[in-house]
Amino acid sequence: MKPLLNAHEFEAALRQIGAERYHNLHPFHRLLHTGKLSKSQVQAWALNRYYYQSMIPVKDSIILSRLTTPELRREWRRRIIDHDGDGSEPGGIEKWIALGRGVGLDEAYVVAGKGILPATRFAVDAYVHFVRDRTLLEAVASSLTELFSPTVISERVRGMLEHYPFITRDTLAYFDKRPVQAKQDSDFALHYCIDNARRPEEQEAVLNALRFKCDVLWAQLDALYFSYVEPGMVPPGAWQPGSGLASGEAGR
Ligand SMILES: O=C(O)c1cc(C(=O)O)c2c(n1)C(=O)C(=O)c1cc(C(=O)O)[nH]c1-2
Repeated sequence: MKPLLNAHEFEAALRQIGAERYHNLHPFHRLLHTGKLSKSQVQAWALNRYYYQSMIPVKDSIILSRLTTPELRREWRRRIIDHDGDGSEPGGIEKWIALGRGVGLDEAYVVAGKGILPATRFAVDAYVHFVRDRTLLEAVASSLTELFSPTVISERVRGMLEHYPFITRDTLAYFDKRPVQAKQDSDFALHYCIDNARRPEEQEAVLNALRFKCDVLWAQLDALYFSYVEPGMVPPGAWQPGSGLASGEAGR
């Protein structure tokens, strides 16, 4: 039987998982952030990642429905507003659509989600099902990858602005607010997990939920790499470079 970790040890174990498994380490991100991808490959990333973005408020709505106090629901509701907007300011989903347009994709094509890779759909749907089917503690814990996202986001924004002539600050506006939102969200989730994982097996379940979520992120980048970098095996029905582009945009 594993011993119960104190709060400090437990947090260190969570951060160790990020250090070993977070998607900043994935070869596709290395290429994206260092300017090694073609415009088509960046389009493939934007198109597929839209599906992740679009399902985040769905998974947060499931978690919201499982929370039993007004304080917890208030906290979690903010995540949904961050992505959906409140009717006055655009939310994250609208900004991701703008990112897709900014890299030359046709908006209707992006929103329809038809050309996404099967593995993107399977990974993202697995995340939604996870928060529905597992304990509330595991559902909350699965969002803890956001502990590590501020670093990868700043690296991405800096790298993409530096290396790709077709990328502007406006195109990447989605990321402007994310580091602050992610810190607020992950601070809350971390303290929730520390307070509510009181037995060794609950701590292990939290650690496994974070490992699972790292796999969800990693698998999406594996799919992009195999389909659009090498060996370049695009599954039937998935987006082909040069298609789904905004009018006036030449394929590259
Ligand atoms: O750009 C990134 O690398 C990145 C990573 C993650 C993450 O670690 O799950 C999220 C986001 N972005 C993000 O924008 C976002 O809204 C988000 C929500 C969640 C979540 O699990 O609830 N993760 C992430």
